[in-house]
Amino acid sequence: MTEVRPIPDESRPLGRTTLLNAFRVAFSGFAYALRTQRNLQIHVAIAGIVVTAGLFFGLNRLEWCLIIVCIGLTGTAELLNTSVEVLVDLLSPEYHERARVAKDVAAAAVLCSALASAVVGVLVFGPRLAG
Ligand SMILES: Nc1ncnc2c1ncn2[C@@H]1O[C@H](COP(=O)(O)OP(=O)(O)OP(=O)(O)O)[C@@H](O)[C@H]1O
Repeated sequence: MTEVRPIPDESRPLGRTTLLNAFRVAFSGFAYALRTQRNLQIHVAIAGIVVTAGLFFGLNRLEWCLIIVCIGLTGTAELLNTSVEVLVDLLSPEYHERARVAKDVAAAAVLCSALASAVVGVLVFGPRLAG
């Protein structure tokens, strides 16, 4: 007979163990995406280069805010894209038009954030590299 587990009380505030577990699963998800997604590896490498360049050029507070938001936004889009890909592969391993749209739209979200980040990068570093 299948064991029936009690449903967790979701109204209960997060205790220490639960909070730690939330971080643990999040890091595990990030590690999976980093291990399997070449695009995320490229994003992380570019983020490292941008942060190094920022330190070299001595960005001001506002510029750092923009750079950090762009890195976070692009990384988040890539992680959600990975999540959509895994879900679509699970739910629709066969070709399906709506599966295609789901994956393409998720990929478009990555493109959108990457383009916005590229524009910010040009605006922040362009004048310094030119001058
Ligand atoms: N089940 C499916 N049904 C219809 N089209 C699909 C399906 N799976 C993938 N596709 C199409 O193929 C494209 C590439 O899908 P894939 O899963 O290889 O993603 P990817 O963008 O190459 O991801 P990765 O970063 O893992 O290489 C999708 O954007 C979509 O257009």
